[in-house]
Formats: sequence, C-alpha cells, structure tokens
Amino acid sequence: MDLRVDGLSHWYGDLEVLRGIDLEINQGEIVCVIGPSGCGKSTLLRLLGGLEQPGQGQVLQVGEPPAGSLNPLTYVFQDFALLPWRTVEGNVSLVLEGHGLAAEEIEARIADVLARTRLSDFRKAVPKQLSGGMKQRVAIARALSVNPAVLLMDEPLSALDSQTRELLMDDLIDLWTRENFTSCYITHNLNEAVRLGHKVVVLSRRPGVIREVVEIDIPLSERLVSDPRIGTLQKQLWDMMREEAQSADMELADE
Ligand SMILES: Nc1ncnc2c1ncn2[C@@H]1O[C@H](COP(=O)(O)OP(=O)(O)OP(=O)(O)O)[C@@H](O)[C@H]1O
Repeated sequence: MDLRVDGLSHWYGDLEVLRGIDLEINQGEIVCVIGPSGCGKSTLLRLLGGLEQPGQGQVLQVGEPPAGSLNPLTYVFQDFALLPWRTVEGNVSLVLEGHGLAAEEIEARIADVLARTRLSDFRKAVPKQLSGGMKQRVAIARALSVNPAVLLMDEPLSALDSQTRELLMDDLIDLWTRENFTSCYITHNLNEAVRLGHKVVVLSRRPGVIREVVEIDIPLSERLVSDPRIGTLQKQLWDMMREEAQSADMELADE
C-alpha cells in the first residue's frame, strides 16, 4: 500500500502549521522528513495516520494493506510508550488484544516479531530491566506485530545516546534489507535521514512547505558512517536547512 498526500494544509486556530504538502510514500521505501523545530513534522505524521483531520487536502491510501494487517498505519514514538508493568511479550500482545484473534495466533505473532527483532531471549523481561535501545526495539516489535502497511516513526532514536542510536540504525537497516518495510520517518538528525531515507523531504520553517525532496539511490546497506557520499549528502541537507533553522530558532525565542 502507498500513501499519497495531496495539497495538505493544516491550522491550529490561527496558526498555520503546514501549507500545500504533496508527497508520495511508496510501498517499500523509507521517507525521512526533516525541518526546523515547530515546522509541523509531527503534525504531518498525525495527519498521515488519521489521528487528526487535515484543514485542507487529503491523505489517500492507495492499494491494499498487507494480509493480516490489524492496523495499516502504526506509530513508533520517541518515548517508546511501553507499559512498565507488562513484560516484553505483554507489551507486544497489548496491541493484538481486542481484535478477535485466537490465542495461538497471538502467540505466533509475538514469537515471530520477537524473532525478527532479535528479542526472543528477552520476552519475559519488564521494561525497567531493559536499556533505552532495547525498549525501542520492543516498541518496534510491537508496531510490526500488527503487520502495518506503513510505520509512522516520530523521532524514534532521539531519546537514545549516540552509540545506541548507531546500533538501532544498523538494526533498522538490517530489518529493511530483510523485509522492505514502508515508513515515514521524522527526525531532527540529518545523519539518520541520509542513512535511512530513500527520500528525504526538507520542510521549511512554519508553515511547513516542502523545500526539496532529495532522492538517495545508494543502497541502505552501503551507507556506512565512513562513506564520503554520506558526509556530502548530509552537508547538502544542512546547507538547505541552515537559514530556515536559524529563523525558526529566532521565532521560537520570541514566542
Ligand atoms: N494540538 C495542538 N494545538 C495547538 N498547536 C499545536 C498543536 N500541536 C502542535 N501545535 C503547534 O504547531 C506547530 C507545529 O508543531 P509540530 O509538533 O508538528 O512541529 P515539529 O516540526 O514536529 O516540532 P519539533 O521539531 O520541535 O518536534 C508548533 O508551533 C506547535 O506548538
């Protein structure tokens, strides 16, 4: 299933947050969205997932979600959003309950996603026993368990230290290489965008309009930290964002 965004604009009261966004998220691609603070990135993600209705324009689901999808558009948040009193398997099973699935189907889905995210040995652990990186892996496993068409990821690595972020990026690259999942991935971090994005959408300061869509045709598995092409792309993105980020910074300081 693809997502198509047509002429999307959004306001909160008098505050215009997004203006005239046209965007395609095609099946099997990771679309990263970057832009200065407050430019409407999280709002865009909420509109994509139907948590809010756009002031203008529309978000279209083109094609069918994968077989067995319980929730075609599924979020992964920065703060992991795990229930502290539930085990790893309990946190995954949370999103599988209430769909009328047989107990064996729930068990099969849990075992499958824990294996795919290499968490099988941790299924009885509770969140406080896990590092931040492991918690986010549980959140990703939970999102995958509903067999989503599109993963909506809102700064999923930004609460993690830089080494853990590197490890999780490797995990995501590995997962994508095995499964070609589809994602809209919001980030502040330009390195994440150039390591993970098939497309990088650069938003202006608020109201967010699309300044540029940068297509990156280097295979994800070849985008090593040491690859000079990655550094060059990152600099290119920063050159596009610098002025917008400076202006946004001043605006926020005035508020
Ligand atoms: N529910 C809401 N009601 C009113 N204003 C809101 C609401 N949600 C967001 N805003 C405002 O809309 C603007 C865009 O917010 P949003 O969180 O989408 O930006 P962002 O680009 O994700 O920001 P950041 O990079 O800082 O996370 C901000 O000025 C924010 O204060």
